[in-house]
Amino acid sequence: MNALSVVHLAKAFGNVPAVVDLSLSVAPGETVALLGPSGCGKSTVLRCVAGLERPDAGQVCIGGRDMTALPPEARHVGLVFQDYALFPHLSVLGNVAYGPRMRGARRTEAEARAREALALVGLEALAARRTTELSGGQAQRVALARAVATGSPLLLLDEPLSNLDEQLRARLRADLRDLFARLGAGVLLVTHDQREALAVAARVAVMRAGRLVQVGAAGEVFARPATAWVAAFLGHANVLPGPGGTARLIPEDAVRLGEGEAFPVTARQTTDTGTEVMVGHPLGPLTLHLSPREAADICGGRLRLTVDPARVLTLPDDRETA
Ligand SMILES: Nc1ncnc2c1ncn2[C@@H]1O[C@H](COP(=O)(O)OP(=O)(O)OP(=O)(O)O)[C@@H](O)[C@H]1O
Repeated sequence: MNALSVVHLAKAFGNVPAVVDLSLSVAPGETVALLGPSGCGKSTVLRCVAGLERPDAGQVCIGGRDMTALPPEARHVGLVFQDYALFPHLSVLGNVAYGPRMRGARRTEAEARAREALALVGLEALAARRTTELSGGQAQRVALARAVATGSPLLLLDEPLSNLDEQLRARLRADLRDLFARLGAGVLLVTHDQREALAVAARVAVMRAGRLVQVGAAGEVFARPATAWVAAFLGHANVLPGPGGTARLIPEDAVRLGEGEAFPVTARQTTDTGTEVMVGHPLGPLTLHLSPREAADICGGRLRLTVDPARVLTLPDDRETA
């Protein structure tokens, strides 16, 4: 039985179709990332699942039960939203114990569950602290612990690592993956950050303008994007226009440096990890990230390279539509 099944979900705001005929499921113990650019409808899906928004059509089943008509409090899901409102008048422990208390747990039992959840996010030492005295990263982890402590079979996370600096995000990404692996709950995670999705989720669902455009294993979707738009959105640097409405995706590992013909370097820019260059190639202008050693191979404004044709993917070019 799925932790979550969303079937033919639709939601419009006036004449803005925010979600269009979307179906998606999350198995128990599985983490699925709903990934897409700003405004594509990710949060609306999550809000419909949580019961905070009423869908125009479709069905939301949680743990096998049709919850479409039920209010949020009857759905028993753990929520972590961008604006993870913590109760300022309660301690960290009080915030995390609140969910179990509301579901009828005795105080000692609720606090034991809360301590367990705080230990999972590494904050047991801050149990007595007021939530107004936390850093952004700590507050975010309290919000996570609060969702975990509900013991819900389904966790919904909307950009749980936004508002944090890059270093902390990177650390928490790894923490989240471990945490989810231990929980056994289904997790639906909304993000516009493809690295976050790939790092945390086993499966990703890519959304564009209210619709799912590709669903699959995270590594597989990245290695084999269904269309040029998906490839570019996932951060592939070389998605070049091809003949007859197609595009060519040249993955980084298709390019071998230091061998073959020398092509002209047409632009060059220093980045934090090395050098980014544009190379004039018969397939089109290639953008390449070079290590300092590779950059030293640029000779007379030219760089020797080969492109393995077997690794070049031809995709439908859908970048202009929708
Ligand atoms: N309450 C609302 N009233 C009117 N329009 C809304 C409302 N909520 C969302 N929308 C519109 O619906 C579309 C989808 O919004 P949604 O917040 O679901 O996108 P998102 O992918 O989560 O974006 P972001 O990554 O920026 O949070 C957008 O065009 C948005 O402007």
